[in-house]
Amino acid sequence: MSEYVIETQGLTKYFGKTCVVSELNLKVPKGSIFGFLGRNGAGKSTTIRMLLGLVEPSRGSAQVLGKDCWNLSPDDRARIGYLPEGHHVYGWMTIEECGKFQAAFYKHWNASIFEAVLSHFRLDRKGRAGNLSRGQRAGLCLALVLAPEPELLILDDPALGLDPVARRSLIQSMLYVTRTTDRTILFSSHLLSDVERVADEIAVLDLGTLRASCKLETFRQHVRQFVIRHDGNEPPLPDLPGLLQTFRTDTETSLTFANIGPAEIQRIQVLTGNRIEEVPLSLEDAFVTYVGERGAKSFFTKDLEDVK
Ligand SMILES: Nc1ncnc2c1ncn2[C@@H]1O[C@H](COP(=O)(O)OP(=O)(O)OP(=O)(O)O)[C@@H](O)[C@H]1O
Repeated sequence: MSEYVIETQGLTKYFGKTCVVSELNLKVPKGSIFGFLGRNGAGKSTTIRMLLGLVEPSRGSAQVLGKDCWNLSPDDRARIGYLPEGHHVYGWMTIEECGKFQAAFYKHWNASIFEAVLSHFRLDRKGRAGNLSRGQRAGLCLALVLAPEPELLILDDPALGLDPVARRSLIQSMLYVTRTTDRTILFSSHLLSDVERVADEIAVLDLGTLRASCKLETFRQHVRQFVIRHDGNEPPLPDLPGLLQTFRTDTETSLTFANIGPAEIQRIQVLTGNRIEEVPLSLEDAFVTYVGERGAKSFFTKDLEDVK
């Protein structure tokens, strides 16, 4: 099999006349924890559903575990664990019964993983699934999806509704799964501090278009913020290439760039008399600026898409 567990070529989806996923070329390396990022409505769930053969692509193709996503056999599907948004459960079953019911669908079922995740989330095996809180339901669903030990885990917004402790359990489970075996996780999330803790690769989808797909570190190295301190007389700044955002106060101007080079930094240093200082950006700050309101979108595609 290729070094990628997921590969898409020009994957596109229209709902009616609206294009919600456009010409997506995605590569998810085997063994990675891959964060799939994008604002609400960016097209993440639709992409995930196409990868699982649940929604038919309008154009393009995708291979999952080396197989065409639209023709996955039951055996192929058994190698993929999918945690959909919403965390649906059969409410009338006890947690124990949910486990037995799910286990019957799989050749392989690791009961100790199931138990360990339930314990992490402090779930009472005799309790009814229908009585669980949103976060507890997410824990049960996670236990159900991890126990078959799938080669590829696809988690659609798994942290939604989880408290900080439960989110940490989720992260630990994700790390455990990929650290002990050659397994891959693709997950979507809006909680970028979690993504920062766990992901080694990310893709950024914006209005259905891939704006970046690279190592987490690469993304952070390419989106940088500088602060210029001044005494109220703001230094003149020419049109700077890659400038994503400017924020001014009476004594500071902060500039955020994508792909700024050493020559441009030196130019600003000269213009500002060296009163420039780089400030570290969290993934959340970098992401918000990157997919923010500034219009020059073609610039992003050109410079950060498929950076490896
Ligand atoms: N079955 C459908 N019919 C019509 N439009 C749809 C359908 N499913 C999704 N959409 C639209 O496609 C766009 C992308 O939706 P999608 O659920 O893929 O986004 P998302 O990135 O997962 O968003 P979120 O982060 O809010 O979950 C949205 O504008 C949504 O309204």
